[in-house]
Amino acid sequence: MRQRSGGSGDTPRERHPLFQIDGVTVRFGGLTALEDVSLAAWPHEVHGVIGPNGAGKTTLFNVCCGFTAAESPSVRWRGDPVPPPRPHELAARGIARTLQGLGLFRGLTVLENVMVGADRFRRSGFASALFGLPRSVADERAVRNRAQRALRDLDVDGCAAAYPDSLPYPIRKRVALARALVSEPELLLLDEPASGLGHDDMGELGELVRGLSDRMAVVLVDHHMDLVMSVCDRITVLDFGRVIATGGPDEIAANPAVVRAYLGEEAHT
Ligand SMILES: Nc1ncnc2c1ncn2[C@@H]1O[C@H](COP(=O)(O)OP(=O)(O)OP(=O)(O)O)[C@@H](O)[C@H]1O
Repeated sequence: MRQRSGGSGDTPRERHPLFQIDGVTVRFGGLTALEDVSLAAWPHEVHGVIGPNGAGKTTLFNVCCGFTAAESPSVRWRGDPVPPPRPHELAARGIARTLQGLGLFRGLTVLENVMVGADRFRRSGFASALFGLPRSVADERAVRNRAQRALRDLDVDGCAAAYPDSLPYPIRKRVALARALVSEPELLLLDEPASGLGHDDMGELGELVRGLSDRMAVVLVDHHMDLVMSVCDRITVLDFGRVIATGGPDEIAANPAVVRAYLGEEAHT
C-alpha cells in the first residue's frame, strides 16, 4: 500500500480526504438502505466498497453520484464543506463515474461517445457551434484530440469508428472508462467495473485501476474479492446498510464481523 499524503513536504490541504461523505442515511419507504454511513476517498488511493447482496453498495454509489438523495449528509471536498453532488455537476466538480450498464450511446461511434465525456473542455457557445465559427472548430478539434488520446491510453483507439453494439463487452467497458477519464477527474467512481469480465480482463483491469491512482482518487464498488483485495488501499464493508469495517485489505480479511457477514451470505445462497 502506498504512503498516504500528509508526510513531510505535503501541502496542508493533502491532510484531508479528497472526498468525504458522512451521515448518509437513505430510506426507501419503510426500508432503511443506509444508516449513518461514511466514506472517505483519499488522493492517490483506491477505495473499495464491498458487502453481501443488498448491503447498500449501489445505493451508496448512487448517493456519491447524486442519483439518490440521502437525508442531509455532510459532504467535504479537500476538507471544505460542499453541497451533495448532483449528476449534472459531476464533471465540473472533478468527478467522473462509470455505471454497471455502461451507458454508451448506441447511435454514436466510440470516438463520439468519448467526446461527450470531454464536453467540459469546450469553450465556445451554442451560437458559434451552430455557425461553425473558428473558435468552435478549434474546440471541436481539441475535444476530438483529447478523446483520441483517452482511447489510446486504454488501448481501444483501433475501434474509434465502431459503434458500441458491434464490440465485445470488455472493449465496451474500456470505452466507458475512457469516456470517464477524458474529463480528467480528480475522483473516479466505478460501479462494478469487473462485472462480466473473464479472469485475464480482470487482471488487466486491476493493473489499470492501480495505475489510475497516480492521477486521481478511485472509489470502486465490486463483488469480486480478488480484485478488491489486490487493488484497493482501503476498503469499507457494508452489511444491512451499516459500515461494519473500514481498513486495509489485510485488516478487512481478518475482521471477524466481515467474515461473519460473508459466511452468513454463503449460508443463504
Ligand atoms: N429504488 C429502490 N427502492 C426500494 N428499495 C431499494 C431501492 N434500491 C435499493 N433498494 C433496497 O435497498 C437495499 C440496498 O440495496 P443496494 O442495491 O444498494 O444493495 P447492494 O449492496 O448494491 O446489493 P447487490 O450486491 O445485490 O447489488 C436492498 O434491500 C434493496 O432491495
